[in-house]
This record gives sequence, structure tokens and C-alpha cells, in this order.
Amino acid sequence: MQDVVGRHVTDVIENTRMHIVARTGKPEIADIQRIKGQYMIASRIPIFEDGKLVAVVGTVMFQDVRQLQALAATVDQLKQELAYYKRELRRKMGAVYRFEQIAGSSQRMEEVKNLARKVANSDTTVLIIGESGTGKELFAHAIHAASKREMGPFIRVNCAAIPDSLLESELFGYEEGAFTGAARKGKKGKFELADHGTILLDEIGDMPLNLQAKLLRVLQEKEVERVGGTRPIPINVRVIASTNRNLQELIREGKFREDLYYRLNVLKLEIPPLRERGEDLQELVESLLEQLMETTGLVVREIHPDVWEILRKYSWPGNVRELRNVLERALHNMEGNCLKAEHISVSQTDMYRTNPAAPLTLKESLELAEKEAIKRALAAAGGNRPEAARILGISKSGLYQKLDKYGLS
Ligand SMILES: Nc1ncnc2c1ncn2[C@@H]1O[C@H](COP(=O)(O)OP(=O)(O)OP(=O)(O)O)[C@@H](O)[C@H]1O
Repeated sequence: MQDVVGRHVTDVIENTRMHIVARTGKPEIADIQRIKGQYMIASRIPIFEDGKLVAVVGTVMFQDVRQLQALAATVDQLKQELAYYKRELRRKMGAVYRFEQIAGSSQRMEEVKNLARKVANSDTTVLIIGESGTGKELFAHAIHAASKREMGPFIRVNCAAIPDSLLESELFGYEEGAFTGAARKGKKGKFELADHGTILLDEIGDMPLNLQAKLLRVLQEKEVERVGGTRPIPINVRVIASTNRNLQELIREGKFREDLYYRLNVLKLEIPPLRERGEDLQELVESLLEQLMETTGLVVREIHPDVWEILRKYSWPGNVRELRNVLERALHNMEGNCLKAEHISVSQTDMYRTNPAAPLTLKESLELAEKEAIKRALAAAGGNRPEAARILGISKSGLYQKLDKYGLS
């Protein structure tokens, strides 16, 4: 140490640039420097006092660049492992779909996907509306998976499937002894389970009014109170709500709270029905068949052109879910590896709704008219079938046969 004091740095350290930094005042971080035949990683940092450069500090981070290469290799491996665990965790947590898996490049779908992608990374509440089977849940998954909450839980609650009497405790949990006579232990609700993640409130339009009020408070206060509980529990949850019902109509009917609607409707995603995006059909069929071949082990090598004709003419009242079901049935009906028209079974009377101007055979026209007449009679009879048969002027058994034929039973 003694013998270096007072000597110029260039006499002491090989290939040094300390004196240059002392002149320029510009720090040099992680620079490669060759010393005694070895490459090292060095940083040179100028020190200022009252705006005046007074010293330069030099440090060697790696004595040998090979150490750095080893570190880089370790980081690479860790990154790969992390990606693997992220994938596994995501599968376990339930958010299995990503935007890339949402098939459909029609302009309308692209618009919806772009909007959803844009909003995914914020904590914005999203309201997804669209007919049943259009892919609302898929979008909710993809938004979660593209957000900074992706490592957190994704919890879905179907508000229509849970009896009203249980929904409150399902959503908000309950404290020990909350239910009289029951020695049940307390339980976390879905909101608590979704902490640091996303909750999907599916079929929100079916939530009873009293719970809508409680939900509104939860969204405003960002805390939940368990049934029978006395202390609020803070929660950090992103909310996505979805419905196939017309919420504005429900508001007019007094069945949905307007203030809750505005709380949820921060960003609205409208998923178009399949019949309005015929351009997506081919991409959807390919994507769904790929999934189905994987799950069923059956293989389609060829699709007969007649199949496309049927699929294009059909109006898809059940949207993509129905398309998936039709394809799955077709796959099981197939004998070889070629998908043919005879394997596809769709309701004949829903065939031409997509294009009312499409020419029909006489039989098809008659069937359409018959189906329409039956629907009207049933509506007029308030669902009473013998009465509907009387209106139609046919026997009860005749009506039952036709209900079966048209899938109306
Ligand atoms: N764009 C798409 N690409 C691939 N698969 C899709 C697409 N849209 C929907 N599906 C498939 O269709 C089925 C129904 O989708 P999903 O459950 O998301 O519909 P939904 O709108 O939430 O229906 P519901 O309102 O009845 O709950 C699922 O099997 C989903 O994988």
C-alpha cells in the first residue's frame, strides 16, 4: 500500500482509465479491463464535492470475465426455471387462457382483443358483455394472465349457479358460529381467496339486489366483511364482471342497481356473437379441432367442402361453445379421418337465420314457418303445451313430436 501512495495511477494499475474519469467526470460502469493477461469487469465512479470533482473510486466486480459468463449462464437457467414455474402456477391457479389462444382475426374481434390487451395491465374494473358461449370467460382469463397479477389467483364465481341464500357467504366468507346451530368453522370467501389476484363475477346480472348493495360497498371500500363478522378485512382484488343479460334493461326493471353498473362499467368489452363474424369461422374451427384432437385422441386430416357450407349457413345461437360441441360430436361420428357433412348435426331451423335472403327449399321454408307458429302459440299459451296444441289445431302428441324435432322441448 505504502509504495503506491503518491504515484500516478497509470504506474500502478495496468490499462487503467481512472485518470480519464478524473478528467471527464463521467462514470464508467462494468467496463472490461485487461490486467495481467486476464479480463476483469471494473467500474470507475467520480466523486463530487460541492460540484467539484475531488476523487475517483474504482472497483473490480469480477476478477475474471469467465465469472461473469458463469453468472449469465446461471441467470439464464433461472429465467427458464422461472418461466416453467410461472406456467405451472398459472395452470394451477386456473388462468389457462392467454390472448394468443383466443381465435378470431375479424376486425371486430381484433378491436376487442386490442382494447382488452391495453387495459389488462392496469387494475381497471372490466365489464364483459356478450351472448352465452361467445368467449367472455376466455377474455377474463387472458386479461388476468396479461396483468401484473398473473402470479396471483384467478377466482371465478358464477353468480347464477349458486343459490341466493349461499351466494353471500360464498363471496364474502363467514365467521365461526355465523350460522345458528351449526358448529361450522369460519371460511374465507371468494374475495379473500382472490387477494392479490383477479375475481371474475360471472353472470353478474343474476346477482340478487341485497348482494349488489354489499358488492358495491366492497368495491368502494376495498374491504370485505364476513357474514357474522365484525371487522372489515382489506382486500386487493381486480374485478372483472360478465353477463349475457342486458344490464340497462335490468336497471329499468329495478333488478340491477344503477350505481353498481357504473362502478363495474369502467371499461366495457363487447364480444360479438359468432353469426356476426363469419370470417372467424375457419380460424375457430382449426383452433377448436386442434384442442379436440388433443383431448379425444381422434385425428381429422381433411374437411370436406360441404362441411364448410353447413357451418357458414348456420346461425350459431349457442356461439363458439355450440361450435365446439358440434365439432366434438362430429369427431365421434367420423369413421375415417375425413370430416364430412353427414357428421355435422345442427338444428335445421336455425340454418338460415344468418342470411334471411338466402334461397330456401320449400321444405325448409315450411319448417321455418312451422317452428315460428309453434313458438308463437307457446308464448300465447304462457308455456302451457295442451293449450298451445289447441291454438295450433293439432293433437298434443303431434305438438310433442314437433317440439322434439325442432329442439324446442
Ligand atoms: N375465440 C375463441 N377461441 C377459441 N375458443 C373459444 C373462443 N371463444 C370461445 N371459445 C370456447 O368456447 C367455449 C365457451 O367460452 P366461454 O365459456 O368463455 O363463453 P362465455 O361467453 O363465458 O359463456 P357463458 O356466458 O355461457 O358463461 C369455451 O370452451 C371456450 O374455450
